[in-house]
Amino acid sequence: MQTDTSSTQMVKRRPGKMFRLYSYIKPYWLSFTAGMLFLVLSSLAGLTIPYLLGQLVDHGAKDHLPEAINRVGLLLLAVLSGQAVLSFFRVTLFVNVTERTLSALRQDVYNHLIRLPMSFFMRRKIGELNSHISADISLLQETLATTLAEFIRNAITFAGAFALLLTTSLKLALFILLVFPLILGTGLLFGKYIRKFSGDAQGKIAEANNILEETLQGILSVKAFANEFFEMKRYRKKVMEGADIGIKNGKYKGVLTSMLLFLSFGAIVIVIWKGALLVATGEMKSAGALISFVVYAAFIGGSITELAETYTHMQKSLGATRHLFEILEEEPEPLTDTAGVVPQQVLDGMILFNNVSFCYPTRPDQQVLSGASFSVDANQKIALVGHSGAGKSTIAALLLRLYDPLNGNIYFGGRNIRNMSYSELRSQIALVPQDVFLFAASIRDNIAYGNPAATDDEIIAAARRANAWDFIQYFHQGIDTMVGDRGVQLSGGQRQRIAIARALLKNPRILILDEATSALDSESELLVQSALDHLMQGRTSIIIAHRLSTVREADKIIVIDKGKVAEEGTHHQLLGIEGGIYRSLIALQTVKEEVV
Ligand SMILES: Nc1ncnc2c1ncn2[C@@H]1O[C@H](COP(=O)(O)OP(=O)(O)OP(=O)(O)O)[C@@H](O)[C@H]1O
Repeated sequence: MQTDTSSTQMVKRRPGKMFRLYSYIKPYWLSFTAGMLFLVLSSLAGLTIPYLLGQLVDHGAKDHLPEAINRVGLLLLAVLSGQAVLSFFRVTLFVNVTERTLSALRQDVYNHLIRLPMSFFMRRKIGELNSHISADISLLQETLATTLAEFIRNAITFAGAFALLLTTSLKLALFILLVFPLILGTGLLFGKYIRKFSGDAQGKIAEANNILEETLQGILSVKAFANEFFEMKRYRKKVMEGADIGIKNGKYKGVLTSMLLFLSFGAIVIVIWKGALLVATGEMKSAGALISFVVYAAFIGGSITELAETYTHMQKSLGATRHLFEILEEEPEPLTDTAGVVPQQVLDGMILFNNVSFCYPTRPDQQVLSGASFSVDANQKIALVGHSGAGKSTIAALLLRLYDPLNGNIYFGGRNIRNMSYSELRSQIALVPQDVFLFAASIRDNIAYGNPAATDDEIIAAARRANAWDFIQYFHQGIDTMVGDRGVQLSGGQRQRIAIARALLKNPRILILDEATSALDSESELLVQSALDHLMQGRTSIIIAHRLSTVREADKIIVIDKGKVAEEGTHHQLLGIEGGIYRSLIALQTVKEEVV
């Protein structure tokens, strides 16, 4: 139902979107107009060629002096050269405008996309979004640089050639008017079928590409489950489906090509035959006129086909602009480029969660938090515990204002989160996630992500405090070592220590730690734990705890259950609650550890 409404709105807003594309070209209108001028001139120059060819034949036929023939020949050479020069300027000007226009559009789309709220990224598949944007932009690029010009050139050729045909021989022109729509009709009819099939084939290929992308990203899981042959079969099925449709498509293409060849050559034969009759009866003045006529007719035939093709291409491009502008119409988060926060914006570290209710926009009927309340004092160390799926990470997401609560409020030092700017808030909170994401860059760049302005000394100091310096030095290239795609060339514990160094460099007022120590061996765990202890000093820390042994020291443990705060207190206080959740979680963990 929702989709219906939005698509109707989309159709209604379409003219606005075309106008937006125009607004991107506008700064370069002078170059664009000059390009257009060159285009018109070169198209007009092209129109004189058939006439001159006719002249050439007539001079030859009438036994004229070679000088007269050479003069026409030279004139033709001049026209051809003029056309070549004009086309050169036309192409370079259009390419220039296109490149500038599209680089502005590319940047706008990226700048907009990166500021969109998390709810947008929950709705859309990242791979799809990525391929959509690059495909749409290349389509636009081709349209602006080539297709649009080709369309206009063909329109001029068509109109000019037709007007000249009428003046050469009205009878033959009308005859052509009967033959050409037949060719065009056949082309359009088959073209429609072919497009439908190639669309289906592309769909299957896109599905196959999805498998390719997914399995390469999850190559570890594929191998670990020995599912290579399963994936090969899955991929083969989609590829073969695409190929089958392509083969069916090929048959239609074959029929179309042979029919078009037959009809277009047939048309030339018929025109010459009819023209020869007209020359013989003296209704057409010379063989040269017939030659001009035939070439003009060929121009018309060619331009009709090109017009149809370029028109379809431009339609596709309009569709592409629609996708792009739909993204640009999404409401971004109002972010500001924060070089630093002003003193009155510095958080004091106190947090109050007041009766907060929340559900994810993608699952509006599943209440994740329902009236959760708790408070954190400045520089306290708080642990959030609870069953898996209880809503602990959701609380972290709300603290970062990745989403707003549905009901209730969150306060930082008495200020409502809704009245704080995203950038001001996020620049003072650091998140060390469970699944650390590293960029495919050097260790230095990855640590500096916490503060891009940091000096090498500061980066090294952060690495030392995060217990990462030892292993960094162990690498031949030290801090310049590349970490590989998503950081795969580092161990889990090393990745975590890089993330901790990154957070140290950010020097946040509030730290959110999605604990993942369970993935590490005891030695790594010790190193990471001591790095974390450094990190937590002197700031408010919220630990999303998965291993209860690590939260004993917390100032307060908050137990989340069924979207609410079920228990709250220190380790000892909570252990004392008869039949309490924390107590049962501890008991479970102890059993687990004993089994292990
Ligand atoms: N992006 C999302 N969209 C929709 N639902 C989500 C999303 N993220 C989490 N959920 C749902 O919200 C609930 C709370 O998830 P959350 O990640 O906060 O739990 P958690 O307590 O951190 O769990 P764990 O200890 O397993 O990490 C779960 O039922 C989960 O399925």
